Amino acid sequence: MTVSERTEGNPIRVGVLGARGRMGATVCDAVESAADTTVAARIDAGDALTGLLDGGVEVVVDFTNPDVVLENLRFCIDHGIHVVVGTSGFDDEKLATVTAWLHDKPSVGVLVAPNFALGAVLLMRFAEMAAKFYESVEVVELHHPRKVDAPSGTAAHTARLIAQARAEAGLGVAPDATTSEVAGARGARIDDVRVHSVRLAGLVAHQEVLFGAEGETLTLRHDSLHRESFMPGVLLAVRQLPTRAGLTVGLDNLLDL
Ligand SMILES: NC(=O)C1=CN([C@@H]2O[C@H](COP(=O)(O)OP(=O)(O)OC[C@H]3O[C@@H](n4cnc5c(N)ncnc54)[C@H](OP(=O)(O)O)[C@@H]3O)[C@@H](O)[C@H]2O)C=CC1
Ligand SMILES: O=C(O)C1=N[C@H](C(=O)O)C[C@H](O)C1
Repeated sequence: MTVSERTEGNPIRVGVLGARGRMGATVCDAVESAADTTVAARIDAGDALTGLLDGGVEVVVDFTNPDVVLENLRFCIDHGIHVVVGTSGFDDEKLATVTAWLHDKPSVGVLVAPNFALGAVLLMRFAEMAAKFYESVEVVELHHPRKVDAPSGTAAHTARLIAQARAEAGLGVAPDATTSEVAGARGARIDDVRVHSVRLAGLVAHQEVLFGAEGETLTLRHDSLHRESFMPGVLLAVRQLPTRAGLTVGLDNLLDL
């Protein structure tokens, strides 16, 4: 069943990719708990994507890994299924690929959201606002040690937003006199913004953005203390995608910010 055929009032039929993973399992519980959504397919590594078709899935939620997410997106778009993507690792090149695929399927909606937690979305917006006022800025992301990618997608996205705001304000590279460095000590550079990754047992998902100017600093910090923090954002996206065609990047576009 495609969305155009869906009956108003029936729960939205959701397929979860990565259903046995940390996020996927939490999404299954959240979707089943909501009155207006139902899990129609649970797919994990090794399962055929055709299970989505068998289950009559209208909206897919993908929390898998950066190596497989594009393949999943291709299948869904080709079959007219909307996709909420939480999986990290999206850069401009991957987004351009998705845009090209959507060109042939103009009624399909795809949302790629680096972070579904409200506070993380607000932090990114606040960081973008503050960026032009400070000569120095660095991003620190802190996560559980089972995370496979570094830096986090959220940190990479935040760094790009900050870099764009700095460029628009005519700011150059932040001051840094380092001439001797143990590799990695100054973090990764994303669009000339330094990003540092911490992996620590006990953590879930956390980020700080540190700004500095003469005589003052500003620190923005967000903490996801458990994975339920992402669920209101995921459900909001599931509900909105059936009427939101094309590619949307960032949950902020679905909020009244
Ligand atoms: N946007 C956001 O708000 C958030 C994004 N994330 C991102 O979501 C992703 C998943 O995170 P997390 O749940 O912690 O990771 P997990 O490793 O716990 O879960 C990923 C799951 O996907 C499975 N998988 C692998 N390949 C496929 C495939 N081709 N089809 C279906 N399932 C597959 C994995 O199986 P197997 O283990 O056997 O490989 C695993 O069960 C990461 O990229 C993470 O950064 C996480 C939290 C919030
Ligand atoms: O792997 C995680 O856990 C998270 N991944 C996302 C990212 O890479 O930004 C979102 C959040 O930080 C949790």
